[in-house]
Order: sequence, then C-alpha cells, then structure tokens
Amino acid sequence: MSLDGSVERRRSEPSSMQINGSNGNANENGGSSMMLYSPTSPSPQSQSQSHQRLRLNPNTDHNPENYEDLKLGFNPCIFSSLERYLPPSMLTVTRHLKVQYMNDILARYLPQGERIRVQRHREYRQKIIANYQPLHRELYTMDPATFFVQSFVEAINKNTEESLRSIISEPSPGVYTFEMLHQDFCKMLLSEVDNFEKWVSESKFRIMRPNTMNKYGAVLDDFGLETMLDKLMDDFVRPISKVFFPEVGGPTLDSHHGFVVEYGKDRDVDLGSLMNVGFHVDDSEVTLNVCLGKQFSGGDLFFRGIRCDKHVNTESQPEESFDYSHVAGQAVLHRGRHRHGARATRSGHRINLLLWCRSSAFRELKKYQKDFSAWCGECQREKRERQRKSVAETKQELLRREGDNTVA
Ligand SMILES: O=C(O)CCC(=O)C(=O)O
Ligand SMILES: [Fe+2]
Repeated sequence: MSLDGSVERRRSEPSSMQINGSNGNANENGGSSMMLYSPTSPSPQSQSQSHQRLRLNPNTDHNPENYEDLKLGFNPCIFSSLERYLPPSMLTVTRHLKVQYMNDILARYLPQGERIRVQRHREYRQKIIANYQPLHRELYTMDPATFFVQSFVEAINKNTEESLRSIISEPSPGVYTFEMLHQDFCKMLLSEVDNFEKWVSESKFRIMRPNTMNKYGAVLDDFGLETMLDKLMDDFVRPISKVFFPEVGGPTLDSHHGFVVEYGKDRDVDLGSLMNVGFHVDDSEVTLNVCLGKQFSGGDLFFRGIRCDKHVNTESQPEESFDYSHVAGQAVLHRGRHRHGARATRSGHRINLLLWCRSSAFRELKKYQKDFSAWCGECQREKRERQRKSVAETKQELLRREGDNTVA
C-alpha cells in the first residue's frame, strides 16, 4: 500500500462496532438494568414481542416523557413520539418499562443479523463493565475544569466563532489544531488505559480492538467511558464542528466511536502494520485526534486531501499534502473523509485518543446526493474544470458570432 495518495483503503471498525456507532449505543436501554436477550433463550419481553401493539392514531392529549437523558439504541425523540401511540395501559407504567416496550417494537425493524450483533455487543460491554474496576473514577464524568486547558474551556464557554478562532489554527485547509487536554488528564487517562490492559491480560478477557488497523489500543466506550465521551462530543466537538465543518454534518453529530491507539516498541509501529492499510479515511464525519503522550519520536500524521466515496482513490494535488507532528495534549480536528495516515513511531511510546464523530442526518442525506463539491477536493476540481470549459466555449461562440457579423 503506497502512502503517496495513489491507493487508499477505507478504514473501518469491526462490524459489531458499526452498529453501535450508527444505530446508537448498545449498552443502554434506559436505566441501570439491562435487557439482555439471548438468541437461544428469549427473555419474557422478547417472547411477548408479538403481543406488543401500538395504537393506530396517536393520543394527542397525552404528554410524553423526555428520554434525552438516556442512552438508547434509537434517537430519544423517537421514543417521545412513539409514546403517544402506546396502548392506554402502557401510559401509566414507569418510564423504564415504556422504554423496554418501545425498544422491543423498534428492534423488530432492525434486520435480524444486525439485531444479533447489537445484542452481542451489549452483552460484551456489560461483561466488561461488571468485572473491570476503574482506577480513576473521576475520568468517567466530564469535568471541563480538570480535563481541559483553560484557554479551551474559555473559548467553548464564549461559544462564538471569534472565540473559537482565537485558539484554533488551520495549518492546512481542513486541518484544525488547538491546545486541548490538561497534562494531568492525559496522565490519568494513560494510567487508566494501562490498568484496563492489565486487567485484560490478567483476566484473559478477549477484547475487541478499536479497528482493523491496530493490534493494540482499546475502545474507551467499551469499559465505561461512553457517557463522558458523549459529553465530549456534544459540548465540545460539536460546537467547533458547527463552525468549521457545517457541510459534513458538523452541527448534527450524534454518535461516536471513542478509542485509544498505541504505537511503539512491543506495539504497532505505524497505522496498518497489521493490515498494511496505513493510508485511510475514517468512518466518521469529524475526527478528533489528541495525543496523550508519552515520550516518542516520529509518528507524524500526513494528510492528502478530502475525498468523497467516488474519488477516494484519485491522486492528491501538491497543495493537499500536509504533515503534522503530534504534541501531547494538542488536538487535531479533521473531516473523516480527509485522507490521512500515521508515520512510524520510531522510538518511545505514543498513545492517542481518537473520537470518530458521526452524523446520522448527514449520512441519510448523502444517500440522495451525487455532487460533493462542498467538501470533496476532486468534485471541486471537476466542477472548476466544467466551468472553465463552459466559459471557453461561450467565448469561442461569441467570437464566432462577432466574426459572422463583421463579414456581414
Ligand atoms: O495515529 C494517529 O494519530 C492516527 C490514528 C488514526 O488516524 C485513526 O485511528 O483513525
Ligand atoms: Fe484515521
């Protein structure tokens, strides 16, 4: 696989992750008790699925509950809307039971294979969370004052384009960098990841790695950090993406895949040493990549232009080449479709936090679009070429007519 822009492969997560990212999160169904349906021994709820009915017309007098605070397999708004269709006996039960009832109905709309994957992943996460003892509990709840450097918190709190621009640089088009994580937070997260890895090796628990390109690294969402990372996306990444990536769903980011990647001796050396696919696009609309440390040399990120699916393998233009050297605590924010890769970490040990942020609204709209010149470098180049040709043709036509008139 060459790293010069001639060949790229789409970087994807194991299939079980994809559901979790796009269809919501698999480990919550509202409240602390989990609904775990085993395909071989259905739960009472799933056995009764066929009896679950909805009203034909909504009960417009009913005031539905708010489900926004729950992590559900479907958008919370769907639950609020669906509640009006519940049979009268279900309107007075607890919110948790309503969620179970509606979840069962909604799950029927997922293809069977997907349903099983969601369920297995839910069980997988539940097993980890039930057995893994976190080292730093304070990491699991978002605390901006201790997680971030002050300049970052201030800019986000002001929440104006001006305040964001004052802390963010754009060293190359579409690549944004800024000081973000506090050194103490980086250290704490590194030791939490170490602790998790230690537990994995001691307990011999087989974990899923973050994606197809890394043998090392861990999915943070899988061992309890999902709620914190959701907040990170909602309150910090989305406000920035709204300003800098409006055309790729920046304002509507609604799910994430959060993980760490590790490189160095006894680890992967570079991205793709496992599958030889170092140059890639992410399965995200917007990617946040923050270096957590430790001491290392090498490991630069290289960028080669933004591309839509159709143009992902086209050549890059010289002005699209950009190299970035990681600095601990510093964030890089880019479109998932910005082709990139990481060079070998030559010495030491590098660990980065990655948050792949996705927008279901953007993905839905994309299905109906053909022209991505709002963000794809090659679509833009083709459009410019079409415009250039059309201007040249018009000029020729005008000249021809002028010539005709002169003769006459
Ligand atoms: O190693 C890095 O900094 C880049 C990682 C990356 O691109 C990814 O995980 O998607
Ligand atoms: Fe990536």
